[in-house]
Amino acid sequence: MSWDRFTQHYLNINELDFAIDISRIDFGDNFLTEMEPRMQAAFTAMQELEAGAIANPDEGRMVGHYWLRNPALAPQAELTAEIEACVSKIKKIAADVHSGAIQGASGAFKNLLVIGIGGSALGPQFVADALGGPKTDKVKLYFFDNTDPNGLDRTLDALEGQLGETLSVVISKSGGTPETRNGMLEATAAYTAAGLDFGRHAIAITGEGSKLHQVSKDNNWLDFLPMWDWVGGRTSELAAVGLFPAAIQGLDIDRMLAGAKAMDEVTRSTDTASNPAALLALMWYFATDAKGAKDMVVLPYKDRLMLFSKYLQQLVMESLGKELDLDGKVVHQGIAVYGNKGSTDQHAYVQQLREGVHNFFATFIEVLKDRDGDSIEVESGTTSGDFLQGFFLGTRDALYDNGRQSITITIREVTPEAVGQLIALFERAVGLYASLININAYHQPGVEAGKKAAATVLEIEQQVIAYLQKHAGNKFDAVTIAQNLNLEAQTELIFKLLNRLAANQRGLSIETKTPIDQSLFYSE
Ligand SMILES: O=P(O)(O)OC[C@H]1O[C@](O)(CO)[C@@H](O)[C@@H]1O
Repeated sequence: MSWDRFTQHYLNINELDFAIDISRIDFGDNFLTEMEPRMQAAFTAMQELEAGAIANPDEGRMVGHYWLRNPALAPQAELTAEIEACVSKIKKIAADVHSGAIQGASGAFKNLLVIGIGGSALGPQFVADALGGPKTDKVKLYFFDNTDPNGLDRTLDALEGQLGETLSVVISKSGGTPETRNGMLEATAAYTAAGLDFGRHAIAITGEGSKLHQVSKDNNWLDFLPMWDWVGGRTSELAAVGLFPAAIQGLDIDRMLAGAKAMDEVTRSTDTASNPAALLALMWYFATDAKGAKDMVVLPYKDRLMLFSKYLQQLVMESLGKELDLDGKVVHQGIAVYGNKGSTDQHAYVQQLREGVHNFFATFIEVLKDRDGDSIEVESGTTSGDFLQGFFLGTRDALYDNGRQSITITIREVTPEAVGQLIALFERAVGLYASLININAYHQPGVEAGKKAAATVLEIEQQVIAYLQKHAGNKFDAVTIAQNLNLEAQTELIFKLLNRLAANQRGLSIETKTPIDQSLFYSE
């Protein structure tokens, strides 16, 4: 990379200890100028959104995650007051948990079990891993983020004998997400089996008046924190969803909020050249031909940022992955995101990045500070951190030499401020990019299709179970059951259901296994 191009496209923001380098995306001299009118239109749309416009027309709601870190910006005084009251309440509960003023049945809370999924888990998981550690955590975090029974058991095994000192927080904006509901019921059963009252150990974070809110009231849970309809799940890390687990863990939530607020101020600028979120959005536009033609590989060279790509996967893909644009035209937009951490990934998939199918651009995240304290020399004059940087710079060059482009984001250290900044940066970049490609970043109609289909599966399973119970002592194949239930079109589905019921001894065993479509199931 020539020094001239690098300096031309390297934006250093001193007061944030942050820099972004877009010089290794090969846009030409006119690209930024040509895009400027569209970028200005995106800034205007963002200003309207921040001022409280109904920026999510499908769901008829405002999009206000920027107010969370600067409550004075909220369009109504009541919202400002609600945001501030929520943060104060979080701090008060955290202080009471840490002092032992709020306790479990067996003593002060040592653990926090976070029950949530998607935006109600990914942010808390990322932040807990980025900023926590065994020496500093005041409370240890565990997660139920799925409805996988074995996964739930593994977490419960880790908490065995400790539930009386474990606070649980059930997080669901809608308050009706099945995986989270199941997690709550499984946790309740585990507390009950340990002779404990779940409600005495539980807090809800959800929309006021939701099913979950009602459950928490009916069962006298310890407390409730609000999730507002103007905060989307995937942008809720700096609402109670993320702030509560972080505060309980002992992280400095004021510093996270301050970092996000500072990044918001910088990315609110309508001067494209000095706005890192605008530059990111423009690079996505260029690198993916404005249609997701290339995937985004996120490569932080720091273990603490390993979960950032998972967090970004939802933020970017759920926001941008849309069939229709704002004019109702079929566009099939999106950018696929994956990644893990360097240099670990060099020993996994970087081979393909360097030489294989050219379907990605990389986003490197460089962290300047190696560690607290001194490092030993692993070779004469060389530390482990020198190696890490060597692998980062070497890989970046090796990719670029082979035509693989990249963006580099540099931070000094993984601090609460830096984490807040990164979250705010990508939230804003997603919003601006959505404007550039004319889509609604704030709804997720596609997820609903899968949820509806799952509900149908569960209904058919109930019919199958009822049929088997009625005909206990008989043998069946899937074809016969489907015919008898008038569900011939669902024969494959019924076969899959029978297989799993048999594997879990749900009143069914498999008599013969081949050929598959004629397997016989014995109803016990
Ligand atoms: O917080 P909730 O309402 O339980 O939703 C969890 C996740 O489910 C989704 O709605 C997708 O199904 C995400 O957008 C959201 O983060």
